[in-house]
Amino acid sequence: MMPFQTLAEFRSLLDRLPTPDAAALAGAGARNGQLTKPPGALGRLEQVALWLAGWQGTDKPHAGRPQIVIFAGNHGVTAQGVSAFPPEVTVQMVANFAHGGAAINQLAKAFGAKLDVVPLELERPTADFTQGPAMTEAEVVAALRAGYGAVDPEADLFVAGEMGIGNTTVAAALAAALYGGTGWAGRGTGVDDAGLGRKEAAVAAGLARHAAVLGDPLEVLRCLGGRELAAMTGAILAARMHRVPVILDGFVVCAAAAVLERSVPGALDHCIAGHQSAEGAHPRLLERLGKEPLLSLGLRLGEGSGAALAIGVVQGAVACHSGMATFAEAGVAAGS
Ligand SMILES: O=C(O)c1ccc[n+]([C@@H]2O[C@H](COP(=O)([O-])O)[C@@H](O)[C@H]2O)c1
Ligand SMILES: Cc1cc2nc[nH]c2cc1C
Repeated sequence: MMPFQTLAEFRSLLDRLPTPDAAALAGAGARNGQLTKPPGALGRLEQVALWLAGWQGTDKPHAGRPQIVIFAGNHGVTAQGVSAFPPEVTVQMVANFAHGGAAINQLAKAFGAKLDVVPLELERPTADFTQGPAMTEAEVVAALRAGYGAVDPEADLFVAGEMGIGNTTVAAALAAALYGGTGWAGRGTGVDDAGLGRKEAAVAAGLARHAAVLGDPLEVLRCLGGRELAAMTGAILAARMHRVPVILDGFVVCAAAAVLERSVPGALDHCIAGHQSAEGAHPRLLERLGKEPLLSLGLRLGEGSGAALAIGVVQGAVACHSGMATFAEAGVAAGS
């Protein structure tokens, strides 16, 4: 059931976020302490297994049924010359996803993830945020709802990915609006120095035009965001309400997630950072979110690709936590 019809109802969901299951967390922690390894020897894998246990509400977490959803949107701000590729590529890549030809199709297959694709009114780009609000209230609510409804409550893990020519400029505008400062624009699909200058100018123009709403994260999303970003904001909230753990992808996904974090600190406690993207400001955004990335492979693709790779790390953590013998079971002497 869709728990909101309006932006006001979406806001009120943020007041009742579920928290992790303390008993499951304690049970998993106790089990972790008995497994046949020196304490802490599996490094972050141990924290990942406990994080999963808390959100899944079991001391034996599972990761065999991950869901990846790719949200696609088009952006009026592409009129400012902010991407190395033309906007038609968004719909063309959606067709490529449908035919199984994109990187994310291969990664989803490799890690046994269900892959869904949600195109958001691609024939109707958002308005150019340097000229006016990107979306009306009805439009942003429709996108939030599309994202919220796309999450499978039965999934073990959720990954939001995106496709949208121009959306690294949109993400930079969101980051700048939510956290302040400059220098949030990066190379995206590979713009040259002049293109980077146009991105920075577009972000500055957007912030100046929408100065009145900068204190309200959901209004920031409406005025400076995009449909696929709003859908990801809705999806990440849905995952929280269903207690499905989330692996965050790159700069664009983290900007959409930041809308929740700036609305309610701790709203992303059910999320881990899958990777650090090569987009210049991603490390800075991760720092603002308080997230340490699992991987750093120089990816700058989007599509949820870095998070999809991190599913493998999470599955490794689960396999060890759930499958290893305890010292007592294996007859191995415990340390002092
Ligand atoms: O999320 C990232 O870290 C990321 C970094 C660079 C590029 N992208 C992808 O590239 C597209 C946006 O790039 P651009 O140059 O058109 O703004 C969009 O489809 C994103 O999925 C994504
Ligand atoms: C080809 C192409 C594929 C992508 N996948 C995500 N963003 C993309 C941008 C381009 C340009």
